[in-house]
Amino acid sequence: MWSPDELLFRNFQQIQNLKFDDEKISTTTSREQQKTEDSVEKCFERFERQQFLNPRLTQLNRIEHHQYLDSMLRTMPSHYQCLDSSRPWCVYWILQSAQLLSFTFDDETLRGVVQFLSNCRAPTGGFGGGPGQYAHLAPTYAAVNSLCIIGTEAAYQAIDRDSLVKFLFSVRDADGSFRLHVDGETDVRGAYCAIAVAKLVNVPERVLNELFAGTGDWIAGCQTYEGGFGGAPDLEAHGGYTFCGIASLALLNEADKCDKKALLQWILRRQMSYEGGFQGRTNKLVDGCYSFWVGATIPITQATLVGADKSMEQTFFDIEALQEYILLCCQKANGGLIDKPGKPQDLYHTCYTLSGVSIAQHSQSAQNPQVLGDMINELLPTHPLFNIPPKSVAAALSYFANISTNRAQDG
Ligand SMILES: CC(C)=CCC/C(C)=C/CC/C(C)=C/COP(=O)(O)OP(=O)(O)O
Ligand SMILES: [Zn+2]
Repeated sequence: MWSPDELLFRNFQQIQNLKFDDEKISTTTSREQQKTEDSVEKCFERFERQQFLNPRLTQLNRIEHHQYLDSMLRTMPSHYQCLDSSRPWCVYWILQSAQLLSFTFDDETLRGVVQFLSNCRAPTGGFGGGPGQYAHLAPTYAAVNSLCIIGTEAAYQAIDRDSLVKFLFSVRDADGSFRLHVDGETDVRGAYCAIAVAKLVNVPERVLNELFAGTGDWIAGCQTYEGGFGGAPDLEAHGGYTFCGIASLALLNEADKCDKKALLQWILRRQMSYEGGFQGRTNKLVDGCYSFWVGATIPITQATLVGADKSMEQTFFDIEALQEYILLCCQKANGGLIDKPGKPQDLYHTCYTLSGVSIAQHSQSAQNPQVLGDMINELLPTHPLFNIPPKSVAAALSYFANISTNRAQDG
């Protein structure tokens, strides 16, 4: 028989999933963390043992990543079926990864991509996740980014700005928040996707003012007591939503609406002291994709503080440790990059690990990239607010600034 106290203690132990040994108490979370550190340690040890025999260990496997992306653009394996409503995302992850690695696809392939994305355009404006699908803000963002990376006349023309703006108004709510699709859920990804595409296609200022009235306040309401942003007010702070929150506020010139210092403190704490990569939220595991979501948030936040504080010109995170984590622990020998050791490669992690490495390399100085290992590891820069090349942002802004002139000339 158990005494009531013993029973209570046993229940508590089970509820908390605690395990006791002589030395320490462990939980599911601490065991997962230990397992991750062990797998990362193996990658670091392999490097220490073999670095002189195999200098490729700190090298970016350019050729393999290139081959992986090229083959994925042409034929996807059957397990990508679950991404049937995210096909513009697959295109974007491939194009963005490829441009970071400085390779382009041939003109015929790119014409095919533009045609495919045009087929994803919905009659209501915006883009769906595939041909014939309803318009949704997330694939709309992916399609517009992809077309701006391609940057040809045909690519720009595949974005019908007038119907796109109509779609954006159709998913806006009176408080300035955005649903991801008509009658869909509201979260800060919606606001970010709407703001990013509207800015990139240079929607005139007076329309922007109407479209995003109240949006900055709604987004600021997503900042939590921890300092990061949740998906919507009162939800847990998370690196992905935090990127959406601060990138949106920065694009709207409304960063002063949030507590920028609390944000910077929260975001800097996401870099893992042993692994060197970032976690997405408090007490969770390192994941390569946060190299971008969290990594880009750091220079964006620092840039919003720089006027007030000169020390903000210096990057505050460990750019070497992040590159080490990605190069040593997140590359697959047969191409593609991953979340953490033991996981399979995928397009999403390939895009956001490479984008994060690019942020780390270029955030200190535009002229003098800080590249870990051989200079062959240098990636092209990415624009931290849109995550496409800075030159593609400039070209799109300029094209769409003259859109009425361009159309008049075409006619
Ligand atoms: C523009 C756009 C669409 C941005 C998306 C931003 C983004 C990555 C949001 C993350 C969403 C989320 C709560 C993931 C948690 O996953 P998890 O619980 O599996 O991961 P975790 O353990 O690392 O938190
Ligand atoms: Zn991930």
